[in-house]
Amino acid sequence: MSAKIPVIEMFGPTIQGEGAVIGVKTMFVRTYGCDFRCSWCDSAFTWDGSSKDKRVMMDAEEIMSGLTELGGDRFDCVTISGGNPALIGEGLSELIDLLHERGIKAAIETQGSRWQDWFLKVDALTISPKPPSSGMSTDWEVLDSIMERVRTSGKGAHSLKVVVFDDEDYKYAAQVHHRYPDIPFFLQPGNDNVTEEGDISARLLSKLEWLFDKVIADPDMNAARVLPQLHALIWHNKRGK
Ligand SMILES: C[S@@+](CC[C@H](N)C(=O)[O-])C[C@H]1O[C@@H](n2cnc3c(N)ncnc32)[C@H](O)[C@@H]1O
Ligand SMILES: Nc1nc2[nH]cc(C(=O)O)c2c(=O)[nH]1
Ligand code: SF4
Ligand SMILES: [Mg+2]
Repeated sequence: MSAKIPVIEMFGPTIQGEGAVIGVKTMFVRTYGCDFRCSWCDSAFTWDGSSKDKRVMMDAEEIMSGLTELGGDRFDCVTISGGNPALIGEGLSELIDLLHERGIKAAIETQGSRWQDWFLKVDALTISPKPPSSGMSTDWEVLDSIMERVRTSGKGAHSLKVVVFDDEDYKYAAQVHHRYPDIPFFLQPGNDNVTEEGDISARLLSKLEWLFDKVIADPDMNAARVLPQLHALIWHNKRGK
């Protein structure tokens, strides 16, 4: 029980700002490294080399101690994001088991490019395939297989979340929703300036209104849910929130 995980930051307790578990109080563990390079990534420091010296290799017990030091007894959920946590096998499997032993739920943010067996024991698995504006392409065979395995064997809840910047992304989102009609589906407006300082809420809200209007007018989106990045409305582009 000591596989190491590359960790770039831990923070919290904070409020989950996105998707199916929005509003839940949670700690965050952010892993280092991503197999994607999204043009608008709000966490590019996990892969662009700018923070590589801050990456720490930690095992599950060390992460648990770090989280307890930060959050005391003020949390019962830990969200593991990145980067792509699905690049990591044994270490995260052990961390999820340890969280469960302590009665803590595990939530995951990943893009659906890689499978890990530990997906099946995650309490809230968010799969976020990337639309055209990211510059990335979707391997539909891999995504199909992930969605099928979590749908048939997953112990926890799972959902899809697509970030939308423009009309082309919206079409892509509709394609994802249509392909997996039984999976809870979330749309999230993109933040098109992740380095702007100060209050960005007005910009984000106008993007949200644009997306609301599209969904309201579209019979193919009757079952979709549209949510902002709640934390970005409150804490803007601040890191560790
Ligand atoms: C930073 S990613 C890390 C987890 C994983 N790599 C992924 O992309 O799902 C976490 C979430 O933030 C979203 N995200 C990243 N940059 C964003 C932006 N500029 N605006 C809105 N959402 C963004 C991603 O689409 C993903 O749903
Ligand atoms: N508060 C808060 N909620 C989040 N939901 C997903 C996040 C992520 O970066 O994966 C995130 C984040 O960074 N902060
Ligand atoms: S997949 Fe996630 S972490 Fe990786 S570049 Fe895209 S948004 Fe960033
Ligand atoms: Mg974030």
